Amino acid sequence: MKLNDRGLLVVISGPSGVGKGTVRKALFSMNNHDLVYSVSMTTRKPREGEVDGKDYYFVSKEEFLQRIEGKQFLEYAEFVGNYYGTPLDKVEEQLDQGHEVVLEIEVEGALQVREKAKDAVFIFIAPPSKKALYDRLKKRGTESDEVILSRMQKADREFMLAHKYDYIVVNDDVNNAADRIMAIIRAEHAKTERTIHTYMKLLKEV
Ligand SMILES: Nc1nc2c(ncn2[C@@H]2O[C@H](COP(=O)(O)OP(=O)(O)O)[C@@H](O)[C@H]2O)c(=O)[nH]1
Ligand SMILES: Nc1ncnc2c1ncn2[C@@H]1O[C@H](COP(=O)(O)OP(=O)(O)O)[C@@H](O)[C@H]1O
Repeated sequence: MKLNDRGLLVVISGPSGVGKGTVRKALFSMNNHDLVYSVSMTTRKPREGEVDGKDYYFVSKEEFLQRIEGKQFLEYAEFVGNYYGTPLDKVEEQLDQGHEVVLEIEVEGALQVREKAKDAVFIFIAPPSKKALYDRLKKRGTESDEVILSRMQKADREFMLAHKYDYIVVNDDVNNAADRIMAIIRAEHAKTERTIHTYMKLLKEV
C-alpha cells in the first residue's frame, strides 16, 4: 500500500509480440482515469508514422550512453541491438503531480524497476499459448523467421520470470486484457492512502 499522495507507477511488460503495445493503446483509448503514458527513449530508428516525443524520444547512441552515464534513466535495456530506457525526470514529475504513470517495457527493464520502486504495480502480459505468440510475431511481419525463433526462445526464459510480477494478464482478446488492466489499476488505486483520505474528507463534509 502506498503511504503518500504520489501517483501509482504501473509497469506493463511481457515477451515481444505478446501484444503489449496493442493492449496499452486500447487501455489509453478507454482512459477515464488519470493515466499518463511514459514515453521511452530509444536509439532505434523511427518506423514510418512514428512521431518523436509521442511514440518514443529518438536519440543517437552517443546521447543515450551519455544519459546512462548521467543516471537519467529509471531503467534501461538493450533489446535486439538498440537501447531503450525510461527517462527518470518525467516519471518523477508525473508521479509527484499525483498521476498514475504507465510504463510499457520489456522484461529485463521491468525487473530493474522492481528493485527500485517497491510500491509500483507489475503486470505480466502473457499469450494464451506459445503457438499464439508465434502466430502474432509471424503475423506482425516485422521480423525474419530467424529473429522470430530467437524471440520465442527469449520468451521461454521470460515466462520463468512471470512469478516476479504482481499480476498475470492473458492477452486472449485485446479489449478484455485492457479491461482487466484497468480493473487492476482501479483496485490498486483504491488501496492508496490518498484515496482513503479523500473519502474521509468527504465524510466530514456531509
Ligand atoms: N526496458 C525497456 N524496454 C522498452 C522501453 N520502451 C520500449 N521497450 C520495449 O522494447 C521492445 C522493443 O520495442 P519496439 O522496438 O518498439 O518494438 P515492438 O514493441 O516489438 O514493436 C518492446 O518489448 C518494448 O516494450 C523502455 O523504456 N525500457
Ligand atoms: N489479443 C490479440 N489477439 C490477436 N492478435 C493480437 C492480440 N494482441 C495483439 N495482437 C497482434 O499481435 C502482434 C504483436 O502485437 P504488439 O502489440 O506489437 O506486441 P508487443 O508490443 O508485445 O511486441 C500485432 O500484429 C498485433 O496486432
